[in-house]
Amino acid sequence: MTRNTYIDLSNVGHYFESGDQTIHLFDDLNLTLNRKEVTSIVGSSGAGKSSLLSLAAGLEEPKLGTVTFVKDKEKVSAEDYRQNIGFIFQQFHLLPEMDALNNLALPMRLKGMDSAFEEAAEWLSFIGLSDRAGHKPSQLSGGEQQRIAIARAFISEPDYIFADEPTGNLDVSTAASISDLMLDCAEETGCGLVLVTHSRQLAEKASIQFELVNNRLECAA
Ligand SMILES: Nc1ncnc2c1ncn2[C@@H]1O[C@H](COP(=O)(O)OP(=O)(O)OP(=O)(O)O)[C@@H](O)[C@H]1O
Repeated sequence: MTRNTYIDLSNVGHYFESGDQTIHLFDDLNLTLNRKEVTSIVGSSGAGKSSLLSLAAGLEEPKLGTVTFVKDKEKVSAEDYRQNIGFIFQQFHLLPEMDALNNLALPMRLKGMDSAFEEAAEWLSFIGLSDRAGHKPSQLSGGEQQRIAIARAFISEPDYIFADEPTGNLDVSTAASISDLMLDCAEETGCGLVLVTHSRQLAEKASIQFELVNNRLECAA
């Protein structure tokens, strides 16, 4: 594979100091996330999955080792790289005062795009929620809110999307359709997708699977 755009974690070690306690997460961790790949990371609660996501997304710096961001073969800073990254969270995080269409259009409006509402309407149709365009999050089910949150993450065509427990608040059948939607969107757009999850069903849909166990990242498939 030609590696033009990727995130490389090399010999990464991370811990938190809280009072006289040290919370040791992992050491000597090596991981390369290539764009256009779907990667899953499972691990027990507290293993450090969300922390690893923050490091890979450049939101935090590791205590040891390096995280390198490469776009089109050029090394870029974490700050610049963050412009190319989207997030999906367990709690959806839609803006409660805005309807579905406005929630979806917002990232593009912030970028000053004239076609923001047109594209938002197209995405609403793609996720099967055109008839809910005028509904606020409180008028939508959890699954519907997460479909919108997924579309909102993909709509600005980032290089990577980091999804932290994206199906954690959903029942089994909604979780399955949400998982399929994320994977379809990733395939359609060529966006790299990094999933942190407790769900083995979701994790197993990824082409590259890891487990964070005993402070190390191990191949899970
Ligand atoms: N800013 C922080 N300061 C101190 N400790 C932290 C901080 N962030 C996380 N931790 C601790 O680091 C450990 C790993 O947390 P993290 O959220 O990364 O785990 P996780 O594997 O995602 O867990 P879960 O599956 O329960 O969400 C936990 O013990 C947590 O309390």
